[in-house]
Amino acid sequence: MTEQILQLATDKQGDLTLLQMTDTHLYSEPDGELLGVNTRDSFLAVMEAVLAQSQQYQAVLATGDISQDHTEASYRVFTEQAKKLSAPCFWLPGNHDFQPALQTEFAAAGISACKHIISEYWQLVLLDTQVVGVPHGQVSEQQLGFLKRALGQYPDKHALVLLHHHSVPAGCAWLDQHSLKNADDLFAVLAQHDNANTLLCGHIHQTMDKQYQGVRLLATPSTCIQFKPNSDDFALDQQEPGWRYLTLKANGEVDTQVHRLIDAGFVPDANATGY
Ligand SMILES: Nc1ncnc2c1ncn2[C@@H]1O[C@@H]2COP(=O)(O)O[C@H]2[C@H]1O
Ligand SMILES: [Fe+2]
Repeated sequence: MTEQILQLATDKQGDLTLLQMTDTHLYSEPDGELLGVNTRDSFLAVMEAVLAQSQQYQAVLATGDISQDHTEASYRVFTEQAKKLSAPCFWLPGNHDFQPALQTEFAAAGISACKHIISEYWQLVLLDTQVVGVPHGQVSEQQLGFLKRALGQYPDKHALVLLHHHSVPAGCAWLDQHSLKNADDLFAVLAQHDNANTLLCGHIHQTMDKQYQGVRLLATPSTCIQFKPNSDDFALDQQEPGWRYLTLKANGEVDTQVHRLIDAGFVPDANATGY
């Protein structure tokens, strides 16, 4: 099987710059709320902040849980906003996504379904780790094969591998039961390819930046509610919605920053016990 490969130009410095927005949890209804936060309003506020920034990005990455209610209309909320961004958008599914509706709406908006993107010094591989109907993730044999082929095909390019689920414990027991179940299989593939040095995910609604088996693991706040770090029981954080910029440098280094809204008031119900 041959997968589609899309090519992106670098900027003048030879860098590939990216914007990641994750876990938007959108509803078809304008008043849809997740634990006291209107997810459409928080996403629109993030979009407004991004559009007001002068930051450059050559691709936008949506790393799953785009919808909370499985409707085509909820995905349309995302695509209507993505049109305003100055770069092409790419996506992968999260545990909450309903891929038939996601694919229909994103294709209708002209958003590529391509999962393998190459640039002069880097390649991006977007994995589907969804196990339909449950919150945890799994990399299928088919997806592992795709990753192996991609890494083997371009051994001279550094690789950023994207997936929804976190592959090592985040430090929240309630959330860590919903991680990537066969992370060892993923790390075994990465270990065979020394060009694969960074994993980028969503799902944990908090920032992560740690090293594991020679791989840098990054996770990014949601554009809606935030989970409280280092809490064994379900707990929400009072931090504001966020997003991430990445600069993939020719030498393999990744410069990255998380941004958050400031005093925007998207604070969830402190007494919520789950959803
Ligand atoms: N109280 C809870 N205990 C365990 N899991 C939960 C709880 N509340 C929600 N979840 C699940 O944990 C998931 C973590 O992030 P998601 O947005 O993928 O969706 C969440 C739910 O599926
Ligand atoms: Fe998730």
